[in-house]
Amino acid sequence: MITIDRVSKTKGRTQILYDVSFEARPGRISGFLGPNGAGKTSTLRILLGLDSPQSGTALVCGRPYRKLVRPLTTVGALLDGSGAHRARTARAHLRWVATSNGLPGSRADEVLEIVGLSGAARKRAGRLSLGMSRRLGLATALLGDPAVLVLDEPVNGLDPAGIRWMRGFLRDSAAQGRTVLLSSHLMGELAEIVDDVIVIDKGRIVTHGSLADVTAGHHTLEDAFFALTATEAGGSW
Ligand SMILES: Nc1ncnc2c1ncn2[C@@H]1O[C@H](COP(=O)(O)OP(=O)(O)OP(=O)(O)O)[C@@H](O)[C@H]1O
Repeated sequence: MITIDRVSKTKGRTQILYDVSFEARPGRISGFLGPNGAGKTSTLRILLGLDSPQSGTALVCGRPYRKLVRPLTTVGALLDGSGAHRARTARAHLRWVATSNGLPGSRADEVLEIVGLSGAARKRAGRLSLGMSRRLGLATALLGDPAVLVLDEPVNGLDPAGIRWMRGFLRDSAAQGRTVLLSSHLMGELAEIVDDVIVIDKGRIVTHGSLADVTAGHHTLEDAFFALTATEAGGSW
């Protein structure tokens, strides 16, 4: 469960988040949707304890990230890239993250298997394709078998086969009872994957609900977004 409650954030003199509130629930894929610069990454960084809000709270399973005793066992995150040093092999990276977080090193091969990367276990991270690198990032997020997954733009830049694999992976994760929160500015892609939608624009939540509720009365999620925000089509999407 993810609970964001009235989070506001200022960078320099500019307010970038205004009373952002929403929930992401177990067993569902929640899509955090908004154009470039809307505030998605800033919100996720606060949720993951990488930044602090001026006010409000962001909780994972009822606690702020920084108060989680063993964070990897509660929440797995995929932000930029795989997080691995380029010269390290996929397996060595995973073993290092596992052992430095008090998890068994044997978990490395288990998560490589889960993300279909066993064959690339001995490849150096710097030599992985974008799709493989994304899978390595996911494998890292899964090391602690967390109940919550947070993914920033997980399908960005992936080819159709990679997108298809990611969709299946996220669906399976939710079906296993995980809370899955993913951000995207790709509305068409998101509409194919998510159960619930949270729309953010210019630092404010515009709407939040099931995909069916948010798109009711509109042809597509994209139509719903432009109707809700009155943003000109052809803008920054
Ligand atoms: N360190 C910073 N200093 C100043 N402004 C920042 C900083 N980080 C983000 N911003 C601003 O905050 C706003 C929200 O940015 P954020 O990266 O959260 O948006 P986003 O929805 O994730 O966009 P994108 O889809 O482009 O990644 C933007 O206007 C951005 O320019």
